[in-house]
Amino acid sequence: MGIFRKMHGLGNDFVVIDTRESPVEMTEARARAIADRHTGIGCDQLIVIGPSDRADVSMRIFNADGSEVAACGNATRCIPLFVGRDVLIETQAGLLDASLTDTGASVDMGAPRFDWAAIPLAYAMDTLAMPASWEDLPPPSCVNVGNPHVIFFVDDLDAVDTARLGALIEQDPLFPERVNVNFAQLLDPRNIRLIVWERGAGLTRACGTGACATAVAAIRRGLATGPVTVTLPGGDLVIDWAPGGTIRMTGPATSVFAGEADWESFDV
Ligand SMILES: N[C@@H](CCC[C@H](N)C(=O)O)C(=O)O
Repeated sequence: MGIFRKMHGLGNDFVVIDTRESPVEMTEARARAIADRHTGIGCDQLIVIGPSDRADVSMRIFNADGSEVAACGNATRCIPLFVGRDVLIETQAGLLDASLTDTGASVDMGAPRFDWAAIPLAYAMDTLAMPASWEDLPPPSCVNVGNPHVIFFVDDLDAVDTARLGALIEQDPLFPERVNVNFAQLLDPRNIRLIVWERGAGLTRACGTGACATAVAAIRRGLATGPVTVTLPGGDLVIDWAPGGTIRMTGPATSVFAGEADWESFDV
């Protein structure tokens, strides 16, 4: 039997497993079974905390579809709460410094990348005003903040069929590693509304890396100035970035309950 903790950042929910004392083998199939909301524990992402030679802890991230990915902003804010102190976290996207705040955590998410090959895209193009679009959506921007994001700035977010278009664009061959799809409405230079269709998880109540990528794209386009408050269905994140620098993300993190599970029972 193994212990897990159910946590969330603005309703983007996680099953967090600590493997520092006793290793747990994690496969794509097992992660998918644990994340299943009908037959498993249920979560948007499964988070595996482990030991690290380079940081206080390491963090692996599995989407609800079982795919392992490099970055998750909301889960990163949950780690200092889980560990009980400020932590340096080793991820596939680099070392991330996360500090506790009164309501959650503040994290240095590293520097964004804009080169088409780093997103990655299937072929070379400008990633700020992309010569590409889907149906009535305006030409988007792309940013990699440890994971790939495409961002559409729309006039009326409520008029966008985010579920249908998100699912379509996530799988477009332009994105060889698939993509997280952000639909954003600029309210003023300091405030953005955002809905995210996450790669491997679908519509979530919040996406921390989506908020980072969207704020960065808005600042690069000259539409916004940091710090930017990004309002998602689950609540607000504050994102600060200036060209040439790293991204600071600040927002809530919540621990809901602890549970016990037999990990082998999820193997089918
Ligand atoms: N919920 C996350 C992002 C999780 C990973 C993403 N779906 C991907 O596939 O890259 C966040 O808060 O950033």
